[in-house]
Amino acid sequence: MPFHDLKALREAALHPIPGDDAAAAAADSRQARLTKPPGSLGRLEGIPAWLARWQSRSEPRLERVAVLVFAGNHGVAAQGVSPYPSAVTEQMVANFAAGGGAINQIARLGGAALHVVPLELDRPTEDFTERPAMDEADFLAAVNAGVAAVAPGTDLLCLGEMGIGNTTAGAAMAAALFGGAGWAGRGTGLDDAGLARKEALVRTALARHPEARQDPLQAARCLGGRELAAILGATLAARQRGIPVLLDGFTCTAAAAPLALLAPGGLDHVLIGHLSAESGHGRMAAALDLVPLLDLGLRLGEGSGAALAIMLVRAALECHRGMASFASAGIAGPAA
Ligand SMILES: Cc1cc2ncn([C@H]3O[C@H](COP(=O)(O)O)[C@@H](O)[C@H]3O)c2cc1C
Ligand SMILES: O=C(O)c1cccnc1
Repeated sequence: MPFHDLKALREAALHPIPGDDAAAAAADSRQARLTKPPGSLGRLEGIPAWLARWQSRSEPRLERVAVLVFAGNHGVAAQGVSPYPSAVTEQMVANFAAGGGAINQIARLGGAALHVVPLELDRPTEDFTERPAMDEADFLAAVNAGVAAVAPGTDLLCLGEMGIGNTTAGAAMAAALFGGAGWAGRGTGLDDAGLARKEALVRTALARHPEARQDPLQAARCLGGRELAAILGATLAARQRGIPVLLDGFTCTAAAAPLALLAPGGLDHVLIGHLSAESGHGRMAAALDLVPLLDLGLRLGEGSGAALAIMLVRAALECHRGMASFASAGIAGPAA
Protein backbone atom coordinates (compact mmCIF):
# COMPACT_ATOMS: atom_id res chain seq x y z
CA MET A 1 0.00 0.00 0.00
CA PRO A 2 2.75 2.52 -0.81
CA PHE A 3 1.73 6.02 -1.88
CA HIS A 4 2.65 6.51 -5.53
CA ASP A 5 2.44 10.28 -5.42
CA LEU A 6 1.77 13.19 -3.10
CA LYS A 7 -1.84 13.32 -4.25
CA ALA A 8 -2.49 9.75 -3.07
CA LEU A 9 -0.87 10.50 0.28
CA ARG A 10 -2.94 13.66 0.64
CA GLU A 11 -6.16 11.80 -0.22
CA ALA A 12 -5.46 9.19 2.46
CA ALA A 13 -4.61 11.85 5.04
CA LEU A 14 -7.73 13.87 4.20
CA HIS A 15 -9.99 10.85 4.76
CA PRO A 16 -8.90 9.09 7.95
CA ILE A 17 -10.56 5.74 8.72
CA PRO A 18 -13.28 6.22 11.36
CA GLY A 19 -13.01 4.43 14.69
CA ASP A 20 -15.33 1.66 15.87
CA ASP A 21 -17.84 3.41 18.17
CA ALA A 22 -19.60 0.16 19.13
CA ALA A 23 -16.37 -1.52 20.29
CA ALA A 24 -15.46 1.59 22.29
CA ALA A 25 -18.92 1.74 23.87
CA ALA A 26 -18.70 -1.94 24.87
CA ALA A 27 -15.33 -1.36 26.54
CA ASP A 28 -16.66 1.71 28.35
CA SER A 29 -19.72 -0.12 29.57
CA ARG A 30 -17.51 -2.82 31.11
CA GLN A 31 -15.37 -0.09 32.69
CA ALA A 32 -18.47 1.32 34.40
CA ARG A 33 -19.25 -2.02 36.10
CA LEU A 34 -15.80 -2.61 37.66
CA THR A 35 -15.26 -2.59 41.42
CA LYS A 36 -14.05 0.99 41.93
CA PRO A 37 -15.62 4.40 42.23
CA PRO A 38 -16.25 5.75 38.72
CA GLY A 39 -13.24 7.71 37.49
CA SER A 40 -10.96 6.50 40.27
CA LEU A 41 -8.43 5.02 37.85
CA GLY A 42 -8.13 8.43 36.25
CA ARG A 43 -6.75 8.50 32.76
CA LEU A 44 -6.24 4.75 32.76
CA GLU A 45 -10.02 4.43 32.40
CA GLY A 46 -10.08 5.94 28.92
CA ILE A 47 -7.38 3.66 27.53
CA PRO A 48 -9.35 0.40 27.03
CA ALA A 49 -12.00 2.19 24.95
CA TRP A 50 -9.27 3.94 22.97
CA LEU A 51 -7.66 0.57 22.21
CA ALA A 52 -11.08 -0.94 21.44
CA ARG A 53 -12.04 1.88 19.07
CA TRP A 54 -8.89 1.72 16.97
CA GLN A 55 -8.34 -2.05 17.10
CA SER A 56 -12.05 -2.47 16.38
CA ARG A 57 -12.28 -5.08 19.13
CA SER A 58 -14.57 -4.72 22.16
CA GLU A 59 -12.01 -6.80 24.07
CA PRO A 60 -8.75 -5.23 22.97
CA ARG A 61 -5.45 -7.08 23.18
CA LEU A 62 -1.78 -6.26 23.63
CA GLU A 63 -0.11 -9.41 22.39
CA ARG A 64 1.93 -7.82 19.63
CA VAL A 65 3.40 -4.50 20.72
CA ALA A 66 6.03 -2.90 18.51
CA VAL A 67 8.47 -0.01 18.73
CA LEU A 68 9.67 1.49 15.45
CA VAL A 69 12.62 3.88 15.54
CA PHE A 70 13.40 5.67 12.28
CA ALA A 71 16.82 7.24 11.77
CA GLY A 72 17.90 9.98 9.38
CA ASN A 73 20.58 12.62 8.89
CA HIS A 74 20.06 16.33 8.39
CA GLY A 75 21.78 18.90 6.20
CA VAL A 76 20.95 21.60 8.70
CA ALA A 77 23.18 19.85 11.26
CA ALA A 78 26.15 21.43 9.45
CA GLN A 79 24.99 24.79 10.85
CA GLY A 80 25.89 23.78 14.40
CA VAL A 81 22.35 23.29 15.72
CA SER A 82 23.34 20.29 17.85
CA PRO A 83 26.26 19.82 20.24
CA TYR A 84 26.80 16.37 18.66
CA PRO A 85 28.13 15.47 15.19
CA SER A 86 25.91 13.75 12.60
CA ALA A 87 28.09 10.64 12.84
CA VAL A 88 26.34 9.89 16.14
CA THR A 89 23.13 8.99 14.28
CA GLU A 90 24.75 5.95 12.65
CA GLN A 91 26.74 5.13 15.77
CA MET A 92 23.52 5.05 17.79
CA VAL A 93 21.88 2.82 15.17
CA ALA A 94 24.77 0.39 15.73
CA ASN A 95 24.30 0.79 19.48
CA PHE A 96 20.60 -0.11 19.13
CA ALA A 97 21.54 -3.18 17.06
CA ALA A 98 23.91 -4.23 19.86
CA GLY A 99 21.19 -3.72 22.48
CA GLY A 100 22.90 -0.75 24.13
CA GLY A 101 20.37 2.07 23.85
CA ALA A 102 17.88 3.23 26.46
CA ILE A 103 15.11 2.19 24.06
CA ASN A 104 16.41 -1.41 24.00
CA GLN A 105 15.94 -1.70 27.76
CA ILE A 106 12.54 0.03 27.91
CA ALA A 107 11.10 -1.82 24.90
CA ARG A 108 12.17 -5.17 26.40
CA LEU A 109 10.53 -4.29 29.71
CA GLY A 110 7.37 -3.31 27.86
CA GLY A 111 7.26 -6.63 26.03
CA ALA A 112 7.67 -4.85 22.71
CA ALA A 113 9.58 -5.86 19.61
CA LEU A 114 12.05 -3.12 18.64
CA HIS A 115 12.73 -2.45 14.98
CA VAL A 116 15.20 0.26 13.95
CA VAL A 117 14.96 1.58 10.39
CA PRO A 118 17.93 3.64 9.12
CA LEU A 119 16.99 5.87 6.19
CA GLU A 120 19.87 6.68 3.84
CA LEU A 121 22.16 7.86 6.64
CA ASP A 122 24.99 8.50 4.18
CA ARG A 123 22.78 10.93 2.26
CA PRO A 124 21.64 13.70 4.63
CA THR A 125 18.63 15.79 3.66
CA GLU A 126 19.36 19.20 2.16
CA ASP A 127 19.96 22.11 4.52
CA PHE A 128 16.44 23.52 4.69
CA THR A 129 17.65 27.02 5.48
CA GLU A 130 18.75 27.02 1.81
CA ARG A 131 16.69 24.44 -0.09
CA PRO A 132 13.75 22.11 0.60
CA ALA A 133 14.95 19.27 2.84
CA MET A 134 13.65 16.71 0.34
CA ASP A 135 12.31 16.68 -3.18
CA GLU A 136 8.98 14.98 -3.71
CA ALA A 137 10.48 11.60 -4.61
CA ASP A 138 12.74 11.58 -1.54
CA PHE A 139 9.89 12.62 0.71
CA LEU A 140 7.55 9.94 -0.63
CA ALA A 141 10.25 7.26 -0.34
CA ALA A 142 10.69 8.13 3.34
CA VAL A 143 6.92 8.20 3.98
CA ASN A 144 6.64 4.82 2.27
CA ALA A 145 9.48 3.39 4.36
CA GLY A 146 7.34 4.30 7.36
CA VAL A 147 4.27 2.67 5.82
CA ALA A 148 6.20 -0.51 5.00
CA ALA A 149 7.58 -0.82 8.53
CA VAL A 150 4.12 -1.13 10.12
CA ALA A 151 3.37 -4.84 10.46
CA PRO A 152 -0.32 -5.71 10.06
CA GLY A 153 -1.60 -7.48 13.16
CA THR A 154 0.32 -5.21 15.54
CA ASP A 155 -1.83 -4.37 18.56
CA LEU A 156 -0.03 -1.20 19.66
CA LEU A 157 2.68 0.76 17.87
CA CYS A 158 5.23 3.07 19.51
CA LEU A 159 7.10 5.49 17.29
CA GLY A 160 10.47 7.13 17.78
CA GLU A 161 13.35 8.79 15.96
CA MET A 162 17.11 9.09 15.92
CA GLY A 163 18.77 11.90 13.93
CA ILE A 164 21.28 14.47 15.07
CA GLY A 165 19.82 17.93 14.37
CA ASN A 166 16.23 16.72 14.19
CA THR A 167 14.88 18.90 17.00
CA THR A 168 15.63 21.79 14.63
CA ALA A 169 13.53 20.08 11.94
CA GLY A 170 10.77 19.52 14.50
CA ALA A 171 10.90 23.17 15.56
CA ALA A 172 10.74 24.39 11.97
CA MET A 173 7.78 22.12 11.26
CA ALA A 174 6.00 23.32 14.41
CA ALA A 175 6.56 26.95 13.43
CA ALA A 176 5.10 26.31 9.96
CA LEU A 177 2.15 24.25 11.20
CA PHE A 178 1.14 26.24 14.27
CA GLY A 179 2.65 29.69 13.65
CA GLY A 180 4.42 31.92 16.15
CA ALA A 181 8.01 31.94 17.33
CA GLY A 182 9.98 30.29 20.11
CA TRP A 183 9.61 26.67 18.97
CA ALA A 184 13.35 25.97 19.15
CA GLY A 185 14.53 24.22 22.31
CA ARG A 186 17.90 23.06 23.60
CA GLY A 187 17.67 19.56 22.10
CA THR A 188 20.61 17.47 23.30
CA GLY A 189 21.93 20.42 25.32
CA LEU A 190 22.55 23.64 23.37
CA ASP A 191 23.82 26.64 25.31
CA ASP A 192 22.16 30.06 25.09
CA ALA A 193 24.14 31.14 22.02
CA GLY A 194 23.32 27.86 20.26
CA LEU A 195 19.66 28.23 21.12
CA ALA A 196 19.56 31.76 19.66
CA ARG A 197 21.26 30.49 16.48
CA LYS A 198 18.77 27.63 16.20
CA GLU A 199 15.79 29.97 16.58
CA ALA A 200 17.23 32.32 13.92
CA LEU A 201 17.73 29.38 11.53
CA VAL A 202 14.12 28.32 12.03
CA ARG A 203 13.05 31.87 11.08
CA THR A 204 15.26 31.75 7.98
CA ALA A 205 13.83 28.38 6.98
CA LEU A 206 10.24 29.62 7.31
CA ALA A 207 10.98 32.67 5.19
CA ARG A 208 12.64 30.44 2.57
CA HIS A 209 9.65 28.07 2.24
CA PRO A 210 6.37 30.01 2.23
CA GLU A 211 4.56 26.94 0.85
CA ALA A 212 5.25 25.17 4.16
CA ARG A 213 2.85 27.52 5.92
CA GLN A 214 0.07 26.84 3.44
CA ASP A 215 0.28 23.07 3.28
CA PRO A 216 1.16 20.62 6.10
CA LEU A 217 2.64 18.10 3.65
CA GLN A 218 4.90 20.77 2.18
CA ALA A 219 5.96 21.61 5.74
CA ALA A 220 6.95 17.96 6.20
CA ARG A 221 8.79 17.83 2.85
CA CYS A 222 10.59 21.20 3.04
CA LEU A 223 11.36 21.38 6.77
CA GLY A 224 11.26 17.82 8.07
CA GLY A 225 13.59 14.91 7.56
CA ARG A 226 13.43 11.31 6.41
CA GLU A 227 12.80 9.88 9.88
CA LEU A 228 10.04 12.46 10.47
CA ALA A 229 8.43 11.64 7.10
CA ALA A 230 8.58 7.94 7.99
CA ILE A 231 6.83 8.65 11.29
CA LEU A 232 4.09 10.45 9.37
CA GLY A 233 3.72 7.48 7.01
CA ALA A 234 3.72 4.95 9.85
CA THR A 235 1.13 6.92 11.83
CA LEU A 236 -1.20 7.08 8.83
CA ALA A 237 -0.64 3.41 7.92
CA ALA A 238 -1.33 2.35 11.51
CA ARG A 239 -4.75 4.01 11.36
CA GLN A 240 -5.53 2.17 8.14
CA ARG A 241 -4.44 -1.15 9.69
CA GLY A 242 -6.37 -0.81 12.95
CA ILE A 243 -3.37 -0.08 15.14
CA PRO A 244 -3.42 2.52 17.94
CA VAL A 245 -0.22 4.57 18.22
CA LEU A 246 1.89 5.98 21.05
CA LEU A 247 4.02 8.93 19.99
CA ASP A 248 7.22 9.92 21.74
CA GLY A 249 8.39 13.50 22.37
CA PHE A 250 8.79 16.79 20.57
CA THR A 251 10.27 15.62 17.27
CA CYS A 252 7.96 12.65 16.94
CA THR A 253 4.87 14.74 17.67
CA ALA A 254 5.92 17.40 15.15
CA ALA A 255 6.39 14.65 12.56
CA ALA A 256 2.83 13.32 12.96
CA ALA A 257 1.17 16.74 13.43
CA PRO A 258 0.42 17.34 9.71
CA LEU A 259 -2.17 14.55 9.92
CA ALA A 260 -4.17 16.52 12.50
CA LEU A 261 -4.02 19.66 10.39
CA LEU A 262 -5.08 17.90 7.20
CA ALA A 263 -8.17 16.27 8.73
CA PRO A 264 -10.05 16.88 11.98
CA GLY A 265 -9.49 13.83 14.15
CA GLY A 266 -6.58 12.70 11.99
CA LEU A 267 -4.62 11.89 15.15
CA ASP A 268 -7.49 10.47 17.21
CA HIS A 269 -5.85 7.02 17.13
CA VAL A 270 -2.76 8.52 18.77
CA LEU A 271 -1.74 9.19 22.36
CA ILE A 272 1.45 11.01 23.30
CA GLY A 273 3.41 8.75 25.65
CA HIS A 274 5.17 11.49 27.55
CA LEU A 275 5.68 15.22 27.80
CA SER A 276 9.23 15.95 26.71
CA ALA A 277 11.35 18.50 28.53
CA GLU A 278 12.04 20.03 25.09
CA SER A 279 10.44 23.41 25.60
CA GLY A 280 7.92 23.45 22.73
CA HIS A 281 6.39 20.04 23.39
CA GLY A 282 3.69 21.08 25.84
CA ARG A 283 2.63 23.90 23.56
CA MET A 284 2.50 21.56 20.56
CA ALA A 285 0.52 18.91 22.46
CA ALA A 286 -1.95 21.59 23.57
CA ALA A 287 -2.32 22.83 19.99
CA LEU A 288 -3.18 19.25 19.01
CA ASP A 289 -5.55 18.90 21.97
CA LEU A 290 -3.51 15.95 23.27
CA VAL A 291 -2.44 15.49 26.89
CA PRO A 292 0.73 13.37 27.20
CA LEU A 293 0.37 10.38 29.53
CA LEU A 294 3.63 10.75 31.47
CA ASP A 295 5.63 13.79 32.56
CA LEU A 296 9.04 12.63 33.76
CA GLY A 297 11.35 15.31 32.40
CA LEU A 298 12.77 13.05 29.70
CA ARG A 299 14.39 14.61 26.64
CA LEU A 300 15.91 11.67 24.87
CA GLY A 301 13.91 10.65 21.83
CA GLU A 302 14.51 7.10 20.44
CA GLY A 303 10.87 6.34 21.23
CA SER A 304 11.79 6.10 24.91
CA GLY A 305 8.81 8.08 26.22
CA ALA A 306 6.39 6.23 23.96
CA ALA A 307 7.74 2.87 25.10
CA LEU A 308 7.57 3.85 28.78
CA ALA A 309 3.86 4.46 28.31
CA ILE A 310 3.39 0.81 27.21
CA MET A 311 3.49 -0.09 30.92
CA LEU A 312 0.57 2.26 31.59
CA VAL A 313 -1.43 0.96 28.65
CA ARG A 314 -0.81 -2.60 29.85
CA ALA A 315 -1.87 -1.66 33.40
CA ALA A 316 -5.05 -0.04 32.10
CA LEU A 317 -6.00 -3.11 30.05
CA GLU A 318 -5.06 -5.54 32.83
CA CYS A 319 -7.44 -3.76 35.22
CA HIS A 320 -10.16 -3.61 32.60
CA ARG A 321 -9.86 -7.34 31.88
CA GLY A 322 -9.13 -8.70 35.32
CA MET A 323 -11.18 -6.67 37.77
CA ALA A 324 -14.43 -8.03 39.12
CA SER A 325 -17.70 -6.21 38.58
CA PHE A 326 -19.83 -4.95 41.48
CA ALA A 327 -22.40 -7.62 40.61
CA SER A 328 -19.97 -10.56 40.32
CA ALA A 329 -18.12 -9.67 43.53
CA GLY A 330 -21.29 -8.83 45.47
CA ILE A 331 -20.07 -5.35 46.39
CA ALA A 332 -22.54 -2.60 47.24
CA GLY A 333 -22.76 0.46 44.99
CA PRO A 334 -23.05 4.00 46.36
CA ALA A 335 -25.87 4.55 48.88
CA ALA A 336 -28.79 6.14 47.03
C1 LIG B 1 24.16 9.82 22.25
C2 LIG B 1 22.79 10.29 21.81
C3 LIG B 1 21.71 9.42 21.87
C4 LIG B 1 20.44 9.87 21.48
N1 LIG B 1 19.25 9.25 21.43
C5 LIG B 1 18.36 10.09 21.01
N2 LIG B 1 18.90 11.29 20.77
C6 LIG B 1 18.12 12.45 20.38
O1 LIG B 1 18.94 13.58 20.07
C7 LIG B 1 18.80 14.00 18.72
C8 LIG B 1 18.11 15.32 18.62
O2 LIG B 1 18.74 16.36 19.32
P1 LIG B 1 19.53 17.51 18.57
O3 LIG B 1 18.53 18.19 17.66
O4 LIG B 1 20.02 18.39 19.66
O5 LIG B 1 20.64 16.87 17.78
C9 LIG B 1 18.01 12.93 18.04
O6 LIG B 1 18.89 11.98 17.48
C10 LIG B 1 17.20 12.34 19.16
O7 LIG B 1 16.63 11.12 18.92
C11 LIG B 1 20.22 11.19 21.06
C12 LIG B 1 21.31 12.07 20.99
C13 LIG B 1 22.60 11.63 21.36
C14 LIG B 1 23.74 12.58 21.29
O1 LIG C 1 11.46 15.35 22.77
C1 LIG C 1 12.19 14.94 21.88
O2 LIG C 1 11.73 14.40 20.85
C2 LIG C 1 13.70 15.13 21.98
C3 LIG C 1 14.26 15.99 22.87
C4 LIG C 1 15.63 16.13 22.92
C5 LIG C 1 16.42 15.40 22.07
N1 LIG C 1 15.87 14.57 21.20
C6 LIG C 1 14.53 14.41 21.14
